[in-house]
Amino acid sequence: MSAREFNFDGLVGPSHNYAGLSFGNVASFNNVKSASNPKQAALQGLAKMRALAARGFAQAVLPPQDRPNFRLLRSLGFTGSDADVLARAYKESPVILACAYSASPMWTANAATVSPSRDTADGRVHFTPANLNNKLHRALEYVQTTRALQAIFADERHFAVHDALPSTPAFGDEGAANHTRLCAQHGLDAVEMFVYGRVEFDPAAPAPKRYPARQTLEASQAVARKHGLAEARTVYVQQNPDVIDQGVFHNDVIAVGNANVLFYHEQAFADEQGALFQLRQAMAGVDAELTAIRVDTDMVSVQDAVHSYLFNSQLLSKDGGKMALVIPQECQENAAVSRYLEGLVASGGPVDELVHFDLRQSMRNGGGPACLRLRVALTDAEASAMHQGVVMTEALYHTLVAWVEKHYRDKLEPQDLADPALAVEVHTALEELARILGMPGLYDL
Ligand SMILES: N=C(N)NCCC[C@H](NC(=O)CCC(=O)O)C(=O)O
Repeated sequence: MSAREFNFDGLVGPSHNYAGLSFGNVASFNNVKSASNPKQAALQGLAKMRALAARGFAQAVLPPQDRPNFRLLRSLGFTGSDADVLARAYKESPVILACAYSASPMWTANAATVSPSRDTADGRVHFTPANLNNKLHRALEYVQTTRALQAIFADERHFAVHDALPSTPAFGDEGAANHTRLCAQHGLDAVEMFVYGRVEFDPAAPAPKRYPARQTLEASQAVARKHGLAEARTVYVQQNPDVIDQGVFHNDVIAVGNANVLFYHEQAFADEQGALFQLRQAMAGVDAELTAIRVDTDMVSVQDAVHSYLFNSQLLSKDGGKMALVIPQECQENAAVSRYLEGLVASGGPVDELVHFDLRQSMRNGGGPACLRLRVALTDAEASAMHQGVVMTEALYHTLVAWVEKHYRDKLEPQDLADPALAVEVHTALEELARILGMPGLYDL
């Protein structure tokens, strides 16, 4: 059966700010406490969605989450009226207030792991929202993510939205950022590759020393079990702990796959040859042949990859069989990376086009084009069964741009999070958004 890959991009929320909350993510740390521009951030994301939809790629949007997270603040002992809660949190722990205000759900590659119906035992599309338990500001995202996915993929004949895994370090789960589906084409049998950073129950397994490994093997295995994936078509690969220590906090910062192509850095995996061998063997079982595009360290260093986000790109299949690589403009500003990319498109290989976007607002928090999207491959029947209000059209684009222009600030500094007016503005904006998207119960406001 034919299927199309929808990209669900996160709509950047009105409280987008730089709080330095992600230890191990160098951009987040380097830009801590600088002023953000939520309006520009949302418009940059929408421009990407619009341009890709206009090119004929299936594009949809996932809504931002309710912020500040008063439930979190109150559960940590900040009491009184909403204004009291904000004032006390700002005074006693501005970092906790920043966590409650984070717009991090914009990076929907971390929203969930998705297995298309072709891969699962019961023939439904399966979703497991990621618990993101490595970071406080992300650890409660799954609550609203689950709610949004259940609203969009409500039809249980086609979709299964699971609970997140237990929120404990043994099951650290960061979703699709560490998951790639390889196949001859979407809609055909595929191999699902899970990339993990450490093994909880094997203390002898290699692990990073400086920065945390956010994804465990045990979490990946649990997701595969819940989704009913066939063992022969599931591959687990360990990320190279040394690159985690250089700022590669998710696999999608150092590798991206699409159809039968895996585009990756030489140092991405703990055992490169072993990983390729496993993939080739599993893919032979689904009549697909792996095309591995390996980028050598002497062409692009790990540091250049982390700063330019070369691999945090979207690799999109075009009609006619070639692929476009959707990159952040930082790739063109990096001499080694832009030289490499020129050679890549001239090589006659699968990638024959570069599409670049200015996503600077998101990039400054460590989120490139691939972080901003969740891939959901759907058959035509499944695509018509999902909620249609989130599908990106020219009309929705213009409505959302007007909504952003009306509600978003163009500057947020750390002290602005203490302003009780901001919380009211965000709530007003989200109430209107739920109406725009036709999802009345989306927020519990
Ligand atoms: N690679 C993928 N798929 N996603 C990128 C996520 C970036 C996110 N940054 C942040 O959460 C920074 C927030 C701050 O510091 O204010 C993170 O580290 O989890």
